[in-house]
Amino acid sequence: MISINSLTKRFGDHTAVDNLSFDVKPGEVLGFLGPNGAGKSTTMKMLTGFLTPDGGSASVCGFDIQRQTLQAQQKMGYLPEGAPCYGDMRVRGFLEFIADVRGLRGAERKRHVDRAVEQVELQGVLGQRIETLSKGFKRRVGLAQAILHDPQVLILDEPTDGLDPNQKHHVRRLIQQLAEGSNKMVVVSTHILEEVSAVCSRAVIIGRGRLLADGTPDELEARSRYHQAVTLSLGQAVSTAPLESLPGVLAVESQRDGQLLTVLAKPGEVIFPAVGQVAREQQWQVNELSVERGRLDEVFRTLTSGEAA
Ligand SMILES: Nc1ncnc2c1ncn2[C@@H]1O[C@H](COP(=O)(O)OP(=O)(O)OP(=O)(O)O)[C@@H](O)[C@H]1O
Repeated sequence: MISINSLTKRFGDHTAVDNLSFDVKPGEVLGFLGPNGAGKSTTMKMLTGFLTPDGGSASVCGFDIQRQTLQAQQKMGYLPEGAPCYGDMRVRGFLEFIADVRGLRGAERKRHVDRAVEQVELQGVLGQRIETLSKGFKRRVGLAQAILHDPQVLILDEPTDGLDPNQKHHVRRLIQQLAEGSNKMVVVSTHILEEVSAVCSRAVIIGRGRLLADGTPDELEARSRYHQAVTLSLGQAVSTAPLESLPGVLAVESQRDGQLLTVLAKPGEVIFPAVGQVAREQQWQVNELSVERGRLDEVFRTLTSGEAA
């Protein structure tokens, strides 16, 4: 288990992480979200032992990161933001060096390096110097070093930043596979909200270093004003009055000159059947009728508006 208790970090008079607490349980992939400057990287640096907190504590698999730093770090793989250093090393040499640092020797070292290379598809660039790689490949080298010793806990700071769509998809699948059917824990910071729905079992949203929300993607989507909203794509422009007078309807948003309607539900109301009935009664030509789970981007914006540092 990862346990973060009242973690606090100040830079001068600026409080970057403010009394932050949350846990991550075995098998969970936690999405760690927040606007630029919210304190995500600072939290991850404290959690991995690279930055000393001004207050609070964090532990990983029972090891306190400040008092039992090495034991805690042995349990973790960490992909920091940006690219790996050691730019003049070649990819294979760099990964072998990391394997040495992780205490892997001989056949075991080779097996771990080969597995990581295969998992993030680095076979084509093993002999290349890191500084000559593209941004996406540098990111993949960083990911390979993080997963090299097959750690129980992975801390990934924007792992898909700079990757092309195919690689983004590949890395998301990799993250899911790492957590699936195992007791591993993954914390992944991201700005890409679709990534949260795609890979995370839970999400924590922070702003100005403080916790703003903690829940499953479904729970967070249920906080959206578009939760249970019904969208109608119509063959003609219509009057929205019959929809607005339905008891469970909060509002109707109209686009494309009244041919695309989004009917918002009051909290806790299910309006899909009633909206369908109005469409039939009014004999509207309905091309598409769909219900929304909610919009994570809108929840994120509502929670964090005015929270950017
Ligand atoms: N070494 C430092 N010295 C002074 N201020 C810092 C330092 N590191 C971070 N900060 C400040 O702390 C705040 C949090 O920064 P942090 O990098 O943790 O945010 P973040 O959520 O990771 O942002 P982003 O999404 O842009 O990566 C910012 O205001 C940043 O300027």
